[in-house]
Amino acid sequence: MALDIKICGLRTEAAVAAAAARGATHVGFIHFPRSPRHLSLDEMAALRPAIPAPVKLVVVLVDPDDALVEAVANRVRPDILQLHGKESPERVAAVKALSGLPVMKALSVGAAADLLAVPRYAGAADRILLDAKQPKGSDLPGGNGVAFDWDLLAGLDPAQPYILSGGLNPGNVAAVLARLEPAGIDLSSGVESAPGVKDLRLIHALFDAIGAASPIERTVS
Ligand SMILES: O=C(O)c1ccccc1N[C@@H]1O[C@H](COP(=O)(O)O)[C@@H](O)[C@H]1O
Repeated sequence: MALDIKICGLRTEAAVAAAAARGATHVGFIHFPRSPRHLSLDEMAALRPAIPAPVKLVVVLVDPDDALVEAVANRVRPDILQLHGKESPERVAAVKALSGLPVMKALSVGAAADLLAVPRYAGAADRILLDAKQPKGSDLPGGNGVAFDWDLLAGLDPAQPYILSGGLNPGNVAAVLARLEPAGIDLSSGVESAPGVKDLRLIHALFDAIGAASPIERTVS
């Protein structure tokens, strides 16, 4: 099965081009003013033409209201919305209906019990993304470069596809792919030289590591 690879928090044409050229299937733009990766709607719309087909654009929102969902859908025209806040399954379904877009719902994992939420969201969301919990002292619900205990995934229904996120980087991605079978991986701070600053060498190192990985047979599309 092909592995989806999403590089998130991109802010420049050069970073979009590098990620796309090396095999990213998805690129992510963050709209969350507290994030060092935040882009305004105008900035996202301006960067959108730099994304070559068939790479998909994911816009990340945190507990957006209806007006923001509509504005992003109409002005930025993403392929997918990622909800990275405390949205309920009902709110996920409402955002999907309002935007007319597929929705990826991020769920935070810190203990086995957190995975009990997955079946409740799986009916409403098109994709489930599993990320670490927000660390104490952090102002951000994601993009903290922190991994959760991947052993907890043993408690997940093996038939449930998930995107793995949180603390992935060029140094650990091969170990992840040797051990787990996510439908995709998603990373942001692991390919940055400073918060919000993507490092093209780290993007290349990431794809080199993915290409060199793989006891579990995979295709990087
Ligand atoms: O990256 C951010 O600033 C961010 C802000 C608000 C919500 C989500 C955010 N990022 C998401 O966090 C995960 C993992 O990030 P990391 O690789 O651990 O740095 C990823 O899904 C991003 O989309």
